Amino acid sequence: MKQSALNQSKELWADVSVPIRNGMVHWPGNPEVKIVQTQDLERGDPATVSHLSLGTHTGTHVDAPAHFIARGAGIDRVPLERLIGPARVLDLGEIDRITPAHLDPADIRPGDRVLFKTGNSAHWDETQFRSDYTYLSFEAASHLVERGAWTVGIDYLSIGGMDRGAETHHVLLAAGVCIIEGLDLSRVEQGWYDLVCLPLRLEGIDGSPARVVLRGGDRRGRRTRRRSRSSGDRASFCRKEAGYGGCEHS
Ligand SMILES: Nc1ccccc1C(=O)C[C@H](N)C(=O)O
Repeated sequence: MKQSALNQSKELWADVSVPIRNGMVHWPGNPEVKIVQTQDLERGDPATVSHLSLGTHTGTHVDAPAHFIARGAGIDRVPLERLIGPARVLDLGEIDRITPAHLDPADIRPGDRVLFKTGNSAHWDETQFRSDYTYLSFEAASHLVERGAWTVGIDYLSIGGMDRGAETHHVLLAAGVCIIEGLDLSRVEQGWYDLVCLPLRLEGIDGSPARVVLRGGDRRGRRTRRRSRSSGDRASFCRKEAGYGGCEHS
């Protein structure tokens, strides 16, 4: 009885996106979230409707190539198969930055979707921006590109650091590696999951907030991963054209 309850809970989807609300933390210089009710049942309006204003890199979001590459692809052209499928959460704990040495034991393979859980995930209740967040070093980003990773996720507002962050973004986006930022992985353990990440279909735009959910289970992830390995060839095809030029998905 206990065992079946455990198995059942592995089938549930965990929401690893952060709530979007007024006053939430945002990247310095980016727009803050403003949500205002323009119609309100309480005031006698026929329905409640809100005006929403926010930056494209608010909370949990996906970066498009256009974020760091001039004339790069917009978020509407990021192939959905990068954002939906088996993914692994790697728990790296409290470290300053992710280096190639952290990635070596992970044995990254072509087509992998890797989400980094770090000490960052413990700080989502804070409203002040933290500049000392854990990030992916340029060298580690290059390692992921060399290994043919499809997707990389991180649990704070940037994949790169405050100083060389642009380089980290550039090496990933130019190779067609998809970047998910602002994940809250505090309630998720290291392991294999099914990932669903859906940014809005904003035409030609540099990024978009996304709802990101994970469904757990080691066995499930490994099984699906083996089956999907053959699509690695398609990954390298897509990567030939920076910004997914060679990849039709709709
Ligand atoms: N590291 C940087 C350095 C320079 C300019 C922007 C960044 C960003 O990380 C942008 C933003 N946080 C993003 O969503 O990608």
